[in-house]
Amino acid sequence: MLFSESFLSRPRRELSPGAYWVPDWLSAEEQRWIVARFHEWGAGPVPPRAAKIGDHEMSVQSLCLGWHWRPYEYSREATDVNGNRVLDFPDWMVRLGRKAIFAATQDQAAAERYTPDAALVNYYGTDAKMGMHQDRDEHLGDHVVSLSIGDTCKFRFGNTQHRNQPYEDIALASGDLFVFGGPARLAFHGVTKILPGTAPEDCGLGAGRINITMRVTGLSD
Ligand SMILES: O=C(O)CCC(=O)C(=O)O
Ligand SMILES: [Fe+2]
Repeated sequence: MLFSESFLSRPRRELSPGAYWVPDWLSAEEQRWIVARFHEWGAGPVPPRAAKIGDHEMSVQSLCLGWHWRPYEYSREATDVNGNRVLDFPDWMVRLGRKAIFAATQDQAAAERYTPDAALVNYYGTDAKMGMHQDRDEHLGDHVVSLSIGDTCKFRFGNTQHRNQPYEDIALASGDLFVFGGPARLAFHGVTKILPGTAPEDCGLGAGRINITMRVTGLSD
């Protein structure tokens, strides 16, 4: 719609100290470009897979860049998939991560310092979810940068103590940026629902949802 007022209802917001939501951060063109990269990564050395937590298969399909994540550690090789080394972390994604930190925090020094070295790329089909968890396999406390493309999801962002209330449910839509760090770095969070058919036509993804989280592992070879 021309001159839509939607930005008024979805302003940039700090949910709790250190947790920032920036709606409509990626343009449609940027989203389509990232979706094209997503398809290339999927044809790469390590195919997307549902990670196993004990005997339980997660409902999201995920692949990794830079470092491979499996519950609950990082390695260069995807030892629980096919043993291949994962793709390098792309330079453009470091630049995008820095832009994201600035957009969220307005802290130029923090943005310039930010050097993510691992990304988890998750694909959610319409029935996929992600249970409440902390991102705690990184050895440094740098921010996590999260990008969403495709169908809107219900994202639950909670507290650092446990999975239960208090938490807040927000609708993360295609193009939205979410950043958490500082006092919110170890907050429990999860995806409770995908809202099928909500992906905008011009985002490049017909169905389902892609989420990319960039992280700083603190690891070296
Ligand atoms: O899909 C999301 O928005 C969250 C993903 C997430 O929490 C994770 O990959 O650790
Ligand atoms: Fe997470």
